[in-house]
Amino acid sequence: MIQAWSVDDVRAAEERAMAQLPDGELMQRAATGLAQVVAARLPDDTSTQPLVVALVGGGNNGGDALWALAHLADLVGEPLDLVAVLTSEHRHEEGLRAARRAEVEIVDATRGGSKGGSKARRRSKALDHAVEALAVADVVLDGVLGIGGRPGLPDLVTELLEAIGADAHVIAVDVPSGVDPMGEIVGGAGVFADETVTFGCAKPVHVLGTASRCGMLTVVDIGLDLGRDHASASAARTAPAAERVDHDDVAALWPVPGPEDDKYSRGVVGVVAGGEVYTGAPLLSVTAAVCAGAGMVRYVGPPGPTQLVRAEVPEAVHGTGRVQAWVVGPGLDAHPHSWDQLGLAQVEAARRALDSELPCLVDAGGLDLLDGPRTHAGARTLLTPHAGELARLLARLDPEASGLDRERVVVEPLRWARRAADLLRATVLLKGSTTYVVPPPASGLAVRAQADAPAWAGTAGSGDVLAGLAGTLLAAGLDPVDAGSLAALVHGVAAHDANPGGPVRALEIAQQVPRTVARLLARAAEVG
Ligand SMILES: NC(=O)C1=CN([C@@H]2O[C@H](COP(=O)(O)OP(=O)(O)OC[C@H]3O[C@@H](n4cnc5c(N)ncnc54)[C@H](O)[C@@H]3O)[C@@H](O)[C@H]2O)[C@@H](O)CC1
Ligand SMILES: Nc1ncnc2c1ncn2[C@@H]1O[C@H](COP(=O)(O)OP(=O)(O)O)[C@@H](O)[C@H]1O
Ligand SMILES: [K+]
Repeated sequence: MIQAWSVDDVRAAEERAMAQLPDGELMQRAATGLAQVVAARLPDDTSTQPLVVALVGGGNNGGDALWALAHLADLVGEPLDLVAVLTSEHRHEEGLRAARRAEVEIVDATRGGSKGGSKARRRSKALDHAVEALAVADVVLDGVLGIGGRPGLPDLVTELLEAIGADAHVIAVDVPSGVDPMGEIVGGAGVFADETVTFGCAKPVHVLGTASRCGMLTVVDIGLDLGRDHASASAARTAPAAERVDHDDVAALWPVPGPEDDKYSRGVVGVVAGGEVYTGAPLLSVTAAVCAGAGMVRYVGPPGPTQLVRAEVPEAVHGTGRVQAWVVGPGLDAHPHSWDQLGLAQVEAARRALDSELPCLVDAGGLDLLDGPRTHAGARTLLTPHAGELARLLARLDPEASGLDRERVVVEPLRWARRAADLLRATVLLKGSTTYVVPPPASGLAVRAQADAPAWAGTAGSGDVLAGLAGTLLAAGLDPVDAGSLAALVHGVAAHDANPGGPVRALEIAQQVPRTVARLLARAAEVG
């Protein structure tokens, strides 16, 4: 599990550490670790002298970059060209002195030029020089903003970023500048890094939807006590703000049956999905549930899709009966015509599932049946909307979200998923290239974010597969956060495994699940 701590928790941990250490020691640890990574990324070709350019902001992030350049000069035996481009009128004076001592070239990009916006700026010689260096740099260090950064960048920095050559290896110091360190706001101006070197622990930006901006992540140990018990003024044990389940967690979480198990003890999942119009969704959800290893799958639906499921998934049984969890809603028409008896009966079956005390996964049309929290307080509930469905749900139920649209959910996915989780007292799994699993805020549990699927997985019916997969895990007794994040991981990996590097149809994702689960379980045996 990758765990990330909030900026406030990191700052508190830094203070605790600094109280025990000589002045400047933490930054030295950070900068030394950073310099080692940079040294490892220098080109092997020794015919030309490698050029490392650091963009240096006015805070401690800039300090890290300056000290890293200074250490790099010592660390690498070969001659190097080292350039620090200052992007702020504030300076980390100690870092600057160290860089000067190490004969790093200092270019003050803020100097000269006329006042006014960027277009009116008369480019100073220093700025021109910085732009030229960035165009040919082997490695560019982004030390503009760290965890003190707010989303967005000054024009000068944007201009400098645009000058970075296509072949440069861009290393973000701690976080990619311009990107929200808390990972709440996705998109917007900012650095796209090939890799990020962070200090002490991962931050939310590294695991949430902003993770794609960070590239490969290296955590340099600087001796922070996050996640460990510590005796201090703020004695409470800190909890991570965000988590990501990875391949090595599958074995610990996946419900592997033992010799004492039978189909009932493994969990029966009931699927109330589809209708006479949408017949594909039930087939996909039921197939996925069977392939995920449900003890048994019951399908509830009208004759059309029932016939299809009978023909294609002989393992499924039909009609209502005892189950351990329900999947409600894939392909369900929540508002059938008053003359559509079969449609009305299907909505009735869905409502009965929602009114039960059993765990429920609620997807697609099932979401349209929710008017508030489920009647049985404490009944485990996992809602699985995509961004458009979440917008529609909140616009309907939350007066403060009236007019909410898909685009706003995409920019602030966590904010809106949290809101729905709070309003409906349910865990919200928000689907997309990053899938968020957001427990009700009152639970105090960390948000999870998974980004395991290739973009090929974004195909019609793929969500119906995820519903069957996650529903099976709920029926096996997993809580909604584990069921949702594990299902998202396995769904994504199965989409890759089914056809690495190429298109995949939803049914194939479902059919790949047995082998993907076996592979991930075997991997744990190898690692263990
Ligand atoms: N505190 C410590 O002991 C350590 C700090 N470290 C480094 O220090 C960094 C945090 O340093 P700081 O707290 O100085 O913060 P930053 O270096 O992130 O700089 C914040 C400054 O930039 C300004 N700013 C924020 N967003 C802006 C924007 N969008 N446009 C323009 N200006 C903006 C702020 O007003 C503030 O003055 C960490 O990310 C890490 O790199 C590391 O050296 C490890 C040890
Ligand atoms: N760009 C993407 N990259 C990776 N996975 C994606 C991407 N877009 C969508 N997905 C995944 O594909 C599935 C789509 O689900 P959904 O939107 O409900 O489709 P449907 O209703 O057609 O089944 C989700 O699991 C989602 O996380
Ligand atoms: K940075």
